Amino acid sequence: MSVGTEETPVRSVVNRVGLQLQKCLNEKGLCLLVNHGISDEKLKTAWDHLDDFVDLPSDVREHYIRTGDDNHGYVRPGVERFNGKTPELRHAFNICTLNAKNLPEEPLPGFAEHISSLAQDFKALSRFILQALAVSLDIPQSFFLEKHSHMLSGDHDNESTLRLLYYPPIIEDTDEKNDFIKGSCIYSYQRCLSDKPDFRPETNPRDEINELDGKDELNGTTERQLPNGEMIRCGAHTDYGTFTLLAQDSEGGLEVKLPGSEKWQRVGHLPGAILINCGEILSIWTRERYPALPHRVVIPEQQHIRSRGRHSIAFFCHPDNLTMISPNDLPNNEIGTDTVDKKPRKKSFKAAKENFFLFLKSLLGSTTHTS
Ligand SMILES: O=C(O)CCC(=O)C(=O)O
Ligand SMILES: [Fe+2]
Repeated sequence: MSVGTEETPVRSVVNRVGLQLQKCLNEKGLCLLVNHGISDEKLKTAWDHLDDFVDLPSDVREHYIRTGDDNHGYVRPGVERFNGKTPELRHAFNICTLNAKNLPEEPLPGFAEHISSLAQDFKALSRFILQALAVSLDIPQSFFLEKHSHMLSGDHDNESTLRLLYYPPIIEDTDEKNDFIKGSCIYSYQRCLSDKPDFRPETNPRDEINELDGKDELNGTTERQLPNGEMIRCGAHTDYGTFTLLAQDSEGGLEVKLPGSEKWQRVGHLPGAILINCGEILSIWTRERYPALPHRVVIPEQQHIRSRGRHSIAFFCHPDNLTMISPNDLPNNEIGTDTVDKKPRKKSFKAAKENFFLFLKSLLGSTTHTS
């Protein structure tokens, strides 16, 4: 889908994108955006900066670590645990404000300017999507925009976050155990390897395991028992916010469960595309017309692939904290009769709501998961 990101977008473009979003998000819970205005080069440069950050001595990285204050800052591998037990093997740098707060400008000149500018781009793209979403739901174009007016303002009134992610290579090294949690592991700093679309067949050697996954909706078998212990890249979950914009390098590993399906399916790689997936809040707001999408990042089956690192960038778009989320805000009409989803939704409205309250709770107390 092709989008434009001017501050006051042309109504006909908003309408057209709204129609496409309506179909994709209702049927699939996700959509791939192209011509979105954020260049591939800019994304790759952000990953270069992240690689340089990960390469800093750990005592320097410590200066930028996320404090309990808000979600802003660096998160070491092994700190977050989606399923409450298995450590996630990824470095995350969360940006919650455009004020370049506590960014590693001194050890890494250019980091703050580039990443803040990228965060601004993702915010602009989100503002466009919010308008297209409103149009797609037959409500005034500014409806969602007004409820997301504090994104990245730094005033703690909105949880929207740009997150730079690096998943280190998984090296099976029985002699010299890599202890990821303590941070001593071999990193690879390759950039995007391929500029070619890669939509591998939907079946993969994991499928037999996938069938079993259905028993436990969100705790899929993402973990792998390796000589280093049990590991995952990113456990199965749905995002909490309105929607998430996700850019990935060409390493793959992202899998989703489409609405009404129990099977994990690969997303594949379309160079330069940004994936949008619905979060819990949008699902609640729309009475699951736009369902939250379960997803995870698996450790690749093939040893030579998992021995490379993987990069992604996620922008979690959240409403302002004081927003009342009520499905009654939206007209209770079905989406165009030809696109009405007849399949049973796996996740109930009640479950989505419970997850959201868990998220709120996690913001108030200590948390193992913050997207
Ligand atoms: O890295 C990815 O591709 C996905 C990350 C993700 O889903 C999350 O952080 O919520
Ligand atoms: Fe996610």
